Amino acid sequence: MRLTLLAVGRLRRGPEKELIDDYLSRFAKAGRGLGLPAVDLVEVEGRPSEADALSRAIPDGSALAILDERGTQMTSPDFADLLARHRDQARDLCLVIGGADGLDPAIRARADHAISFGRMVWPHMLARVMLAEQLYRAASILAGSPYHRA
Ligand SMILES: C[S@@+](CC[C@H](N)C(=O)[O-])C[C@H]1O[C@@H](n2cnc3c(N)ncnc32)[C@H](O)[C@@H]1O
Repeated sequence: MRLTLLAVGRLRRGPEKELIDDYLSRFAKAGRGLGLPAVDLVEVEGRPSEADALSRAIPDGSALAILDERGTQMTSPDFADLLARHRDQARDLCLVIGGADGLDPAIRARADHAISFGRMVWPHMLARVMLAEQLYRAASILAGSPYHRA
């Protein structure tokens, strides 16, 4: 299984990048014993067309999960199950976060899953931090570690 986090724009040094790097490296460590791969972070430039850049960067054969406020509001254990299902079926998964204009309808139309962090719209960088944290939380849930307490 390959796990890709695809996002528009290059992340510069700063508190969001530190958090994302920290959660993704924790995820990589926790995932090792669970058969989950490290996340491959792919950043694309949105010019001239965000939709084209994203479409080209989605790995062939990957299931596509878009992050979208209109999507399904999942619990953290639901998200952990989604990852575990893809792992167990050896199916690649690509998680996509849109840029300032959101995700193009063509990308929405081909999504296998649409995941919402609530009905409010979050800034791109916060959505990235939240997704990185949820990946680590999902690995902790699958590992039965006490990080997730609900
Ligand atoms: C600044 S938002 C884009 C807002 C855009 N104006 C729109 O209306 O779709 C950037 C990206 O963050 C992600 N995002 C923002 N809020 C979200 C939410 N509540 N749930 C899931 N993803 C979200 C989405 O991938 C979105 O494309």
